Amino acid sequence: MTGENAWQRDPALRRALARWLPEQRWFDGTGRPLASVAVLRVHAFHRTAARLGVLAVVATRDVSGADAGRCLLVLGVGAPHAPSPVPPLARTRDGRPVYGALADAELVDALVRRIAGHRPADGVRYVAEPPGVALPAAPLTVRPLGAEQSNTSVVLDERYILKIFRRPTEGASPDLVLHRLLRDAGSPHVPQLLGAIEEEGTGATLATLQTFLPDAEDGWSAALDSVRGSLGGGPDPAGGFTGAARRLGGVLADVHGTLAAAHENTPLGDGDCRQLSELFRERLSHAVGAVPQLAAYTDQLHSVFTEFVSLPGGRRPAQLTHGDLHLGQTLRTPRRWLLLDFEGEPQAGHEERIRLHSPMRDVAGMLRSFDYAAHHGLGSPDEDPAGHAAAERWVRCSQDAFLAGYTAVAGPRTPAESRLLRAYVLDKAVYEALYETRHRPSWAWIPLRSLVRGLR
Ligand SMILES: Nc1ncnc2c1ncn2[C@@H]1O[C@H](COP(=O)(O)OP(=O)(O)O)[C@@H](O)[C@H]1O
Ligand SMILES: O=P(O)(O)O[C@H]1O[C@H](CO)[C@@H](O[C@H]2O[C@H](CO)[C@@H](O)[C@H](O)[C@H]2O)[C@H](O)[C@H]1O
Repeated sequence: MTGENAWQRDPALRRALARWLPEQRWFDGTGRPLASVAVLRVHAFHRTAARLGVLAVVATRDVSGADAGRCLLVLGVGAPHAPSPVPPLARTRDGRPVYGALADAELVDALVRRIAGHRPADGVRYVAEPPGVALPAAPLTVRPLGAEQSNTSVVLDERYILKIFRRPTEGASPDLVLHRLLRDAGSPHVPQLLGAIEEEGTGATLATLQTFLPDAEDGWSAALDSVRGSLGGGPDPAGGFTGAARRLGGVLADVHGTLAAAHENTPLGDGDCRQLSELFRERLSHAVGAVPQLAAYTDQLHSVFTEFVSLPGGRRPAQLTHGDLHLGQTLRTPRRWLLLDFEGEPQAGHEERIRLHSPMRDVAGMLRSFDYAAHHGLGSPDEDPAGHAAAERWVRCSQDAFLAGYTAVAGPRTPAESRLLRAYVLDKAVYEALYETRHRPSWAWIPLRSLVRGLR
């Protein structure tokens, strides 16, 4: 690995990184300051007289000394090759600027060229897949995606998208594993996976390359348009979204079918049900620490989180799932829906992300997301009762249509699955209450309000 020691021994560079990282939305979104950054590994991928490109894995600590996680940086050193100025985030000891390399077309192109050529470098594998896939040979235009994300993506020639995994973990990311599985099974419901960047030794996924769908809008924006349309009245309370929601339900059921077949079903027997119940309760007690409003509901939530364990019907399939499904993880083109980002919850550890679950988990994620889409633009129910009533109608119509589309493909839910679905919906609302309290406190009322309603 290149220059590792020089970077590790450079305290000014590490201090500059500690100042810069909290400003990055993908870092943790809270802006809390860092006390220190340790450079763990540096992998060079491009070297010319003018500039160096590196992938660097760093470990961070916050001001209380607690571990604030590891993250992946893509850095350029030297003069950036970019149309507009790229401000340096630090300088090396010999005064050369260090900058975010995703703004540098030559360096992004160098990463893609390594993938296309299967050219490993400095402890990293660059893989084009499936075998024989044709990737562009000419230099690419590069555009940052600009979405509010947990990771960072750049669009290449409006045809490809390179996603940098900001929080690499030991072992392959579930996003890469599930994309491979769905592609190899011929699923039409995900963008085509074309390549990956993987760290040798740890096996961590550092990046993926996929086809970019230029005619797609994300499902969240599509739902918001429909909500706006429906608030003005009209015959369809779901503002024309009913058909789309039904089709989305069918797509999710089809993806679940493919994942279940590709990864042999593991029965979630009674013992595992107990573990799942424990998991729900642990997640709740973790959230109560940061969201004190949850304390008043813990007894009722505990009942919901245990009642499915003893239900007759015994075995419910546990399988690979999306793990963090919401409208922002879907793409809608004029012809179809696609699902994205199979990474699981960004705040969960690797073990939790690869855990098998009932497919009801993803169904619950979408039901919650319809509720978000309808309510996030509203004021309080007292200020705007008509708006809230219209929002409720939109949610009901969209949720019913989505469930009908799911059931039409997957078959009807058993009573046990219905109970499990309720538990997953409330667990998701607990997760969201914690997520919003940390990231977007002005949205925390949305999951809290529906949690209270869901317990009635
Ligand atoms: N293949 C694609 N085609 C078009 N847009 C995409 C594609 N992949 C991702 N996007 C857009 O990028 C956003 C973030 O992608 P995602 O994989 O969910 O990253 P993150 O893990 O950072 O949330 C999506 O919400 C979507 O708008
Ligand atoms: O997309 P990510 O993998 O970063 O997921 C995280 O952020 C999401 C929000 O940005 C969050 O989703 C929540 O907000 C959505 C609206 O923005 C809403 O549709 C979802 O229902 C709600 O959960 C997601 O939970 C979080 O993990």
